[in-house]
Amino acid sequence: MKIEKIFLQNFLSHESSEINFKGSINAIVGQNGAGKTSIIDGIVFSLFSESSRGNIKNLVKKGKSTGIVQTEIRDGNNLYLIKRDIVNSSNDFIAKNNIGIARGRKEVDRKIQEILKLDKDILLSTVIIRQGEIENIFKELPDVLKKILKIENLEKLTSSTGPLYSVLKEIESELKYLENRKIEYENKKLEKEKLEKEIEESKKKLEDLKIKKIEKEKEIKDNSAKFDELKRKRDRYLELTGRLYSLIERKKSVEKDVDNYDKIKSEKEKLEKEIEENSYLEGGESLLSELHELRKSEKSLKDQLNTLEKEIEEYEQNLAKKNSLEDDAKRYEELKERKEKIEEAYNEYNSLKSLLNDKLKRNEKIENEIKSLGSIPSLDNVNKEIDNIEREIDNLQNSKGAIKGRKEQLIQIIKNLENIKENRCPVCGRELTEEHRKKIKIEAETEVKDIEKKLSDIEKKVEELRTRKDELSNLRLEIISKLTKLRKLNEDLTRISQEVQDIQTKLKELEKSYKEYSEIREKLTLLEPKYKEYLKVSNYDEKTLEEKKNRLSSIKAELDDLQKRIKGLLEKIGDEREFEGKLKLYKENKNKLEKLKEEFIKIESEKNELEKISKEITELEEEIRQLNFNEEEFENLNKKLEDLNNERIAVEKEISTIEGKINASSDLLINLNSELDKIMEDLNKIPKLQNAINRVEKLRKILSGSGLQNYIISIFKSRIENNLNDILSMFNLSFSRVTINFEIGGKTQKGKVVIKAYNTAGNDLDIESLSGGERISIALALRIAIAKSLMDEIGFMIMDEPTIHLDEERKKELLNVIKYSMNIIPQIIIVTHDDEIKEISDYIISVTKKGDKSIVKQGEYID
Ligand SMILES: Nc1ncnc2c1ncn2[C@@H]1O[C@H](COP(=O)(O)OP(=O)(O)OP(=O)(O)O)[C@@H](O)[C@H]1O
Repeated sequence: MKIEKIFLQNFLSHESSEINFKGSINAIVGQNGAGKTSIIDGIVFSLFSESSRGNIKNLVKKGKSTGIVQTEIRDGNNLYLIKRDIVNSSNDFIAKNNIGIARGRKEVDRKIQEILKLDKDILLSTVIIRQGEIENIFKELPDVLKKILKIENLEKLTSSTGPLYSVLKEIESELKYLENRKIEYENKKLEKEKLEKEIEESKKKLEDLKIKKIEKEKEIKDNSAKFDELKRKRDRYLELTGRLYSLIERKKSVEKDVDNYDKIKSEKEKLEKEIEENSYLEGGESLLSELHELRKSEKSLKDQLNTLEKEIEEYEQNLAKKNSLEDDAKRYEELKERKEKIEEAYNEYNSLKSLLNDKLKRNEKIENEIKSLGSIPSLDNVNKEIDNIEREIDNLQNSKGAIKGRKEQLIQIIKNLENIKENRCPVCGRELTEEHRKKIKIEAETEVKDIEKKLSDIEKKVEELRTRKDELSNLRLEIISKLTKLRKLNEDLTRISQEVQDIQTKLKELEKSYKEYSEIREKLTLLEPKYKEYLKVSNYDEKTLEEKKNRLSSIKAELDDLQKRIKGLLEKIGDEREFEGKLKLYKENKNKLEKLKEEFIKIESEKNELEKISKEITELEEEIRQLNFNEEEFENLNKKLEDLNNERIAVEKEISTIEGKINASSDLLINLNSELDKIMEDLNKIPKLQNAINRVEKLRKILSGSGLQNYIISIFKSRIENNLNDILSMFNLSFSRVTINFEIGGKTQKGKVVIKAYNTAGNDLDIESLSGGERISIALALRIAIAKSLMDEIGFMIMDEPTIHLDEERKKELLNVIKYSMNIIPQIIIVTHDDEIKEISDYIISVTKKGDKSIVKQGEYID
């Protein structure tokens, strides 16, 4: 097995480093703190998920949240890829030839142990040599050997909780169980004999019952034939007696009818006579209905007559009223016609009247408005005054300009006086003394002040004039507006006065029609009630009245005719009530007679039937007598048969119960037999088990003693010892030989290793007495010696700074050992500072550090 590749991501000082291991000896080189040991830590973490730096989280590169280590290991044709996530253990993963075989930290750990075959402790004590731990092998050797040789398993095998002990316990308890089975066998045997006896008895009883059943069946068969015969007789008997009973009943009813024969006959004849005598009533119903019809018509005619008479009376009254109102109505219509004719003139008169009122009111309003304007000032006077003011302002402005000019002159003189250089007066041209200058300045300044006062007075005056001018301008505008309004009002007044005159002329023309219209309206009001009365009766006329009277005469004639017909009918019927009574009775009698006739015919046929019934009764009675049926005999036989059947059923039940019992017992017997066979089979095992106990106890005794363990270890020990001495012979040490002695220890006692070195003089030295370098040489040789014996299972060795405490001489020797180891160990990975080791390596992996980041360079492959 070899480590082919490791990839470190955010692992300690490595941010992202991929390291390939090639050839036999791989040297990892670099300065202190470059990140060399970190690579070994990566291998250990990926194999055992163990941190060499305390808490597992310390492995994560500072500043990162988690790190990953991915290792590839080859075992023959199989390539294993192990991936570890430092923080998220559930991401751990292992694949074999690219196929995932486990996930999650625990599962991956288990799988790796399975692949490496050796556990972590053995590997860390032998082929993985951490910095400064090379000598640990001396104290770990007993445990390592125990583990390598699986002696621990031997101890476990023989302990009181071990498998051999439990096998023994199992066999003993099996034997105990079989002792109980023996007793069980005897009990079952007794049970079986009892059961066989019971089955025998049941079978005998069954035979007796079967015979009894046959006897019962025979008896049932014999009685059944007899019963069938009696049953037939009984059915016939019941049929005959039934018929006889109904015949007797019929005979009784016929005899009753025949007894009434004479009574019915005389009743019938009496009724026939009575009907004959009243035969005149035949057809009386139609006479009565005709009479009723005529009476209805008579009533209706009388009603019509009454109504018509009233109508005629009323009609005559209304016609008279119409005639009396006719003149007034005519007058009313004429007036109305005239009124409609002059209505237009009347309406025009009214509207002109109201128009005239409106116009007069408007006139009055305008006159008031003119009055409200009052007296208006003269526009010419105001215009003249404005012109005067404007002129005055112009004059004032002119004098203001002249004064302002003088003021500027004076100001210039004052300025010049101040700035003057020569002594010459700028005003008069004379020599300018200081006094003169002062005087001129005072005079000029006084005049400027006067001018300013004058200017201010002028300004004030102009202001007053302007105010007055504005007032006058406003007044002028007011006068103009009033004058305009007055002119308009006067125009309106003239126009409306003309219109009033025109309306008044028109009104005069229309006044006559207006008066006539008013008079007609009054007259119409007086005549209106009469006219309304007239309108109500205006439709009445003489012709209609005549027609009504004619109709009255024809109804009277019709009524007369009807009454004659009624009289004729009454003469035929006589008293109407009496006639109706007789008619009712006549009809009843006829119905009665019909029924009597039917009954009479029936009784006549029954008379013949009576004879036949009597004969039949006699024949039936004879047949019943001859049948000679006895109900009691039938009942007894029936009862007997029922009892016999019940007895048979009881026997059958008993048979099936016993048969069921025999079957169940037989099944039980079969089971018992097979159980007995099984128990017998078990009992046959007893001698074999006793034999086994003896053998297991013997084995346990052999295995539990320290003899075997010592023997196994002694064989292995001599192999290691020989290897060790072979390897040590390559060191130039002053020992002729090194021996190893083991004390295995027990379950509670830890084992001990005693290593002694013999010098050439034959004296032995304890390992503790040797120098540090010598101890390291022996420790390394011992590890290689053990590795040699394990190389079937493991193919690599990792060393972190193995030469660290060795002198030059020893170092050289160690190099020889390492070189020699190449023959034993296919792959050696060494972290070193040693140039000599570099020289013997065939693949150099150099690690440097840039900032806080390890950089790996590789590939100096020495072929
Ligand atoms: N979690 C971490 N993150 C980043 N860097 C770390 C972390 N833990 C340790 N280091 C640094 O990693 C560097 C590498 O340590 P490592 O033991 O691999 O060095 P080395 O090359 O074996 O040195 P030496 O020859 O001295 O043994 C050290 O400088 C150490 O301080």
